[in-house]
Amino acid sequence: MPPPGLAGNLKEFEAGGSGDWFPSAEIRYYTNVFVVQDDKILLGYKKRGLGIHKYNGFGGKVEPNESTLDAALRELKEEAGITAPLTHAGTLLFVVPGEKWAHIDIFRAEEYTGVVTESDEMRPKWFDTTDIPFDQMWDEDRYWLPLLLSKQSFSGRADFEREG
Ligand SMILES: Nc1nc2c([nH]c(=O)n2[C@H]2C[C@H](O)[C@@H](COP(=O)(O)OP(=O)(O)OP(=O)(O)O)O2)c(=O)[nH]1
Repeated sequence: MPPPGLAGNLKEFEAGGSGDWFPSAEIRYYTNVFVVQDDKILLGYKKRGLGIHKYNGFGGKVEPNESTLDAALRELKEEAGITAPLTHAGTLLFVVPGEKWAHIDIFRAEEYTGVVTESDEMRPKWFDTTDIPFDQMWDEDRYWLPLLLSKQSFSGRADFEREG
């Protein structure tokens, strides 16, 4: 399956990739939710697991037989203690050699219900949208988070080299 949102001649991709692209692999599905209110954005400091010690939206793996939207709502509740009407903002594909590809559906919310609460996994914190801590986030977030903030739909792919 070609990466969603990437139109055009995908013959190379369907053939398994070549040249500078890593070959295709099994895909794992994730979600990520950003709550934006006026000039503030809610991020979570990841306390354990993938992306530890980085700020990110709230999210995780989509479980079998669960829709992406249901997974996003579940993770937002588990990790930040809140519920929110979600709008799909964009889709990203992250590729690391030797690992399953990560397909991430990103959602935006402009209101929420409940009380923002720290969880075992995330410590929530509000930031000014003009002062987002990109140096403490995943490297490529700086490219697409501005699109989420300006409500422009996006799709993209990032190829990482293995750390070290
Ligand atoms: N912003 C951003 N988020 C990313 C990147 N790569 C990546 O996996 N993520 C997100 C997707 C998920 O929201 C989160 C990783 O999910 P997770 O491993 O914590 O999943 P989980 O909560 O189901 O984990 P667990 O309960 O099994 O520990 O990190 C990236 O490059 N940028």
